[in-house]
Amino acid sequence: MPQTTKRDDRDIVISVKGLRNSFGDSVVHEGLDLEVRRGEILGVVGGSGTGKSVLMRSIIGLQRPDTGDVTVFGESNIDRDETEAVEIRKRWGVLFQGGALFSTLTVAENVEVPLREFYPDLSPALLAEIASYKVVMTGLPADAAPKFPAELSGGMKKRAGLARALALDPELLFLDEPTAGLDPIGAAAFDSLTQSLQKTLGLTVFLITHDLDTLYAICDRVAVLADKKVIAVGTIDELLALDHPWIEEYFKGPRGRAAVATQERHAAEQASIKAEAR
Ligand SMILES: Nc1ncnc2c1ncn2[C@@H]1O[C@H](COP(=O)(O)OP(=O)(O)OP(=O)(O)O)[C@@H](O)[C@H]1O
Repeated sequence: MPQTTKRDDRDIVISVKGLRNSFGDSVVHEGLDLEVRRGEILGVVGGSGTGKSVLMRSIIGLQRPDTGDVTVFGESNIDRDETEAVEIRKRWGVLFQGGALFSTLTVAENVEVPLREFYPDLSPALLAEIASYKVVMTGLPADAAPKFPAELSGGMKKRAGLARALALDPELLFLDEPTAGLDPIGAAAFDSLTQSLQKTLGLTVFLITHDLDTLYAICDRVAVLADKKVIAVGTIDELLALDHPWIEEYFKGPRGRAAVATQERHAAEQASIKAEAR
């Protein structure tokens, strides 16, 4: 795997080494290595079933690997006791595929779930105040807080899931296909939200996506999963320079070209807005 200059260990928020995961006879990962740097948005791509979600689950401790080491915030997942595990879990937030909201709870109550879990002594008034702050922070109208997930559009559900992921003021955010199922305008709006939250809150973001527009618009680097491992990590330009057939096909196929065109159009619009403002 191409690696650029050596970095200080404190810059590495997630380090995965020699990861192996299997289900019965089916080996999903073998010798997988990956590093995620502080403050970056790392896009994770790969064909369907290449193990992107399993990788995320291994990092957040929901999937016990056969072998390998996963270190988050410098703490290894091997022999981590429950107290340490809880302290580390507080420092990340996760938006699972599809939002994974509790359908019988309101948006605000969904956001309160991790707060209640990790801070059981918070008063109901403070819980409600934090929840409404998070709801508004993700661009939802304040009146979305008392609504149930079934009353929300797909895009609003994603934002509600994001509000829950941000409940504990995490440093690290995991997003599993956040724009899947959104129309292009909703997806672009969600990308902008992710990027502005990342900048404002100084987040590190691990972002699984099939959305080429998202990769071009907001990812600092992209990790490519294939052949049971991360075959390359870098900026899109660095990946294209590798001359790998899957990467070529992925980024230079019709959808890749459309994503580049969207990016160029967006850049031209931004330039003309800036020029008009002068
Ligand atoms: N709990 C499980 N039990 C058995 N097999 C599993 C389990 N979880 C995942 N798998 C298998 O592991 C492989 C990788 O799954 P994973 O969901 O990580 O893929 P993915 O890259 O995220 O796919 P997609 O892009 O379609 O979401 C798949 O073959 C899947 O069927």
